[in-house]
Amino acid sequence: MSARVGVVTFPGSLDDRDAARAVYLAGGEPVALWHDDAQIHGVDAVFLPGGFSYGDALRCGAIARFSQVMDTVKAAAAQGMPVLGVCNGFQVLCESHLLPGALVRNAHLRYRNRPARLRVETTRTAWTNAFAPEAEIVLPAKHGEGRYVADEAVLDRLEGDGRVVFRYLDNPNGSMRDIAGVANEAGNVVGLMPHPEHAVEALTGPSTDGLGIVASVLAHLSEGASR
Ligand SMILES: NC(=O)CC[C@H](N)C(=O)O
Repeated sequence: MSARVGVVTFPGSLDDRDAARAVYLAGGEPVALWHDDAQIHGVDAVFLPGGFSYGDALRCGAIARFSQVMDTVKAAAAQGMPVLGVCNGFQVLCESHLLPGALVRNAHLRYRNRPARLRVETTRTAWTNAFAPEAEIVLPAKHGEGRYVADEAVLDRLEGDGRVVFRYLDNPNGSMRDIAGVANEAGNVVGLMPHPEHAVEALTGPSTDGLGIVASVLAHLSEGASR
């Protein structure tokens, strides 16, 4: 049986359909979750997609943090369920304190929409285990508030613990230490700014590297199931 990956839709989500399609193309079963769902319907993993949840009111992700579904996602993450946040989903994970740091206005103050070159810095997470060590990948980036910031002590700890998961090779937004994605301590919760769900088909490009993210979680889940 294929693993069930829940994709959350908040008011203002944009990339939920593409996220569901990426799950499907990688061999998983996408399950639609709604922002005010009080439960997550027995899914094995959760994908928080990109977009403009609640119109980016106050700050990106600041309102979504208080949605009902996030209470359940937080509880499930604490139990080890894999959770991925992409772009606005990453912002929601930081606002929810499931990941450290914050995503603020791009340094150049412009919305940036172009493919980003990244290095996969660790394969020891639920969402990156299928990549070759230090793989260089290309995923589309499109955001206005993607500059990753944290205080130096937090950044040093992330580096030391191997929790910087993705690093920009051509930093598009001024993120500190070129950080594009980070993980929690257990490695089950990962957030990244560029969009794996928009890089799943050779026909439309810019790569099919995004499939590796979903393939990783499916491998992680089937390993857990066979243990
Ligand atoms: N593509 C997205 O998810 C955009 C996230 C957020 N609304 C921003 O502009 O930074």
